[in-house]
Amino acid sequence: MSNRYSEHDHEHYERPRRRTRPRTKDRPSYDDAVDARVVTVDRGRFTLLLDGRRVMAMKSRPLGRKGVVVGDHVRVVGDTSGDDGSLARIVEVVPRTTTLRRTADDDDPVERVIVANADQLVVVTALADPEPRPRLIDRALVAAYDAGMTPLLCMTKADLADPETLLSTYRSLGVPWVVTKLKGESAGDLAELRERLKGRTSVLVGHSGVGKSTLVNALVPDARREVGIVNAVTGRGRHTSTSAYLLELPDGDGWIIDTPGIRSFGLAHVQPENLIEAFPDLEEMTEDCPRGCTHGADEPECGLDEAVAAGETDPDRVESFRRLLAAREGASDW
Ligand SMILES: Nc1nc2c(ncn2[C@@H]2O[C@H](COP(=O)(O)OP(=O)(O)OP(=O)(O)O)[C@@H](O)[C@H]2O)c(=O)[nH]1
Ligand SMILES: [Zn+2]
Repeated sequence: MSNRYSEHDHEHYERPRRRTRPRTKDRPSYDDAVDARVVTVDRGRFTLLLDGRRVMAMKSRPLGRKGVVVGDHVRVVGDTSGDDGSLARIVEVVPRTTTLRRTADDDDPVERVIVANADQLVVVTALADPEPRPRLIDRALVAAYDAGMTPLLCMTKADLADPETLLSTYRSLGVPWVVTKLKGESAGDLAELRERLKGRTSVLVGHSGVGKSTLVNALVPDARREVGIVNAVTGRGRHTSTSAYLLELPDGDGWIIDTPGIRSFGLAHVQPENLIEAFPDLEEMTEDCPRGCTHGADEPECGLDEAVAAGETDPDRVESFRRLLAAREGASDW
C-alpha cells in the first residue's frame, strides 16, 4: 500500500493538509465499480453490456497499456447509464479464463490477444462454394487447442456437398462437428448447432464466403440490427463491422463472438508442448522423448513413432497430430 491515497489511510482524510490538487480525483478506490462484458472495440472506445444495457466506455489511466478485448469481463465506474454521449470508465479487467491469440506478423509486429474468455472455437467452413481449405481448418484447430478451447467444426452449405470427405480428415483427431444448411430442402435447422453453443462462449472464425454471416444472423435474429446500432454510435457504416463482436444467443443460451475482421491466424507463438497437451493419449507416449523433441515426423527418437510401431496407437491419429504441428508454420492468411 505505497499509494499515497490508499483507502486504508484514514488519517490522511482526517487531518487537513495543504494540497495542490483535489486528492480524490485519481484515487483508485473501486468499491462502487460494477461488472460488465466487452461487446466490441473500436478505436479505443469499448461497447459494454451491463445489466442488459449497451454502455460506451474507455480505459481508465490505472490500466495503463493493459489490453481490453472482446469477451473480457471488466469492472466499470462513472456514467454507466448508457445514455447518448455518456462514457463509463473501465478500471479493472477480471482475470481471463482463455485467450485466443495471434502472432505478430508483417502487418502488425505485436502478438495480440484477439478474444478473451471464450471456451469454444467454431471453425466455419463451407462444404462447397468455396471449397473447404483443410490447411486453414488445421491452423484454426491449432489456435483452438493452444488456447485451451474446444474446437467445433461447423460445415455449412450441406445442401451442396456431402461432409464425408472432409470429415474423414478430422475423424481421427476426434474433432466435434456439425453440419448446417441454410438453403434448399429442410434448410435452417440449427438445433444441433444451438445445442453445441448452449451455455458457452463460442468464437466463430471462417474465411470469406463460407456463410458465417448467414449463420450468425440465423442464430441471433437481431444481430444485424445490433451491430448496426453500435456502428451508428461509433461512426462506422451501418451493417459492417471489422472488429470482433459479442452477441448473446436468444433465451440466454450462450454467447457467440463473430470475427469479421480476422483474416489471419499467425501461429508462430504456439509451442509443440501446448499442442500435445490437447491430446492426452498422445502426450502420454511422449514421456520418454529426448529433450526438446517437437514430436514432428522428422524427429529421430520420438515416442510417437515407437507407439505406432508397437501398435499402441492409431497411426492416423499420430499423422493428423503431426499435420497440425506442421500447420503452425508458413503463411498466416485465412
Ligand atoms: N447453398 C447455400 N448457400 C449458402 C448457405 N449459407 C449461406 N449461403 C450463401 O453463401 C454466400 C456467402 O454467405 P455469407 O454469409 O455472406 O458468407 P460470409 O462467410 O459471412 O462471408 P463474408 O461476408 O465475405 O465474410 C451467400 O450468397 C449466402 O446466401 C447454405 O447453407 N447453402
Ligand atoms: Zn517426441
